[in-house]
Amino acid sequence: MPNADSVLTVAKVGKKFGSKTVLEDITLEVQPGETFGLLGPSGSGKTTLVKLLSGIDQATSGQVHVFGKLMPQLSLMKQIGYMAQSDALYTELSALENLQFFAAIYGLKGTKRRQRITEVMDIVGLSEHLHKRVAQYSGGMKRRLSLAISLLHEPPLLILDEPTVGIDPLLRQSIWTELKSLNSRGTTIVMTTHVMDEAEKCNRLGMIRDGRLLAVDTPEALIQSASKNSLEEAFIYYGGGQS
Ligand SMILES: Nc1ncnc2c1ncn2[C@@H]1O[C@H](COP(=O)(O)OP(=O)(O)OP(=O)(O)O)[C@@H](O)[C@H]1O
Repeated sequence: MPNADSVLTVAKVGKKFGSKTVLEDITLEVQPGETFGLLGPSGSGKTTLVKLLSGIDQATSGQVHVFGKLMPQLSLMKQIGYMAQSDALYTELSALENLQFFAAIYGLKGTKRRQRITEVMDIVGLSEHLHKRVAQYSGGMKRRLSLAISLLHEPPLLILDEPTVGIDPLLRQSIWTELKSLNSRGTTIVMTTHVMDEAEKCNRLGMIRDGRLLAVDTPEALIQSASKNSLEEAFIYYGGGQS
């Protein structure tokens, strides 16, 4: 049974693609209001894991529960904001039309819809580009629009796959300010990242290598238990040869 206090409970989860094992024996809990980071080398399984957490894909073995419900679960869609690594946007439409489309899926209507669209575009610094076609957006702008869409319906759980890749440092800082503010108001955040200063902002981190969760702890405790001086060194220790 999932822990009633947890937002997310992952129990002995495995994932195979054909005969290839990509995740093995992952057990993890995320508590309400946490910012939880998944850190690991390229190809270690982070994206695969967050897809299982958001219900986009299904585990081969074990169970994922979100808000006490077994995933995947369509009824939880309104409670999860998911930002994928590759942008799922309609490039022939304007940003506004994209936002209106996703708002409709989440059941946002009328004034509330207009208000949320204004708010999320402000958060990601794209207010001036609301009417531009997404085909004319840069890569970073598309990432920001994807983030805005994941925030539209004010979900209590945000699952973000490398949310700030391709976003300049200044805007990244303002997005983090917003994420921390959402977090302080109770939003639980799970994200994958390669960026060390972002990982340090997480309350806890899970270190993944070759589809296995090697360690889960606060950034400080991970640095200490690897007997290193920085998170970067600890990451190399957990992600590489452990020497
Ligand atoms: N649909 C799929 N079919 C077969 N193999 C897959 C599939 N999706 C992912 N994989 C494999 O699973 C492994 C883990 O991939 P995943 O994208 O989860 O890693 P990641 O840690 O997110 O990497 P990155 O940091 O580069 O995004 C890789 O070896 C990848 O090739």
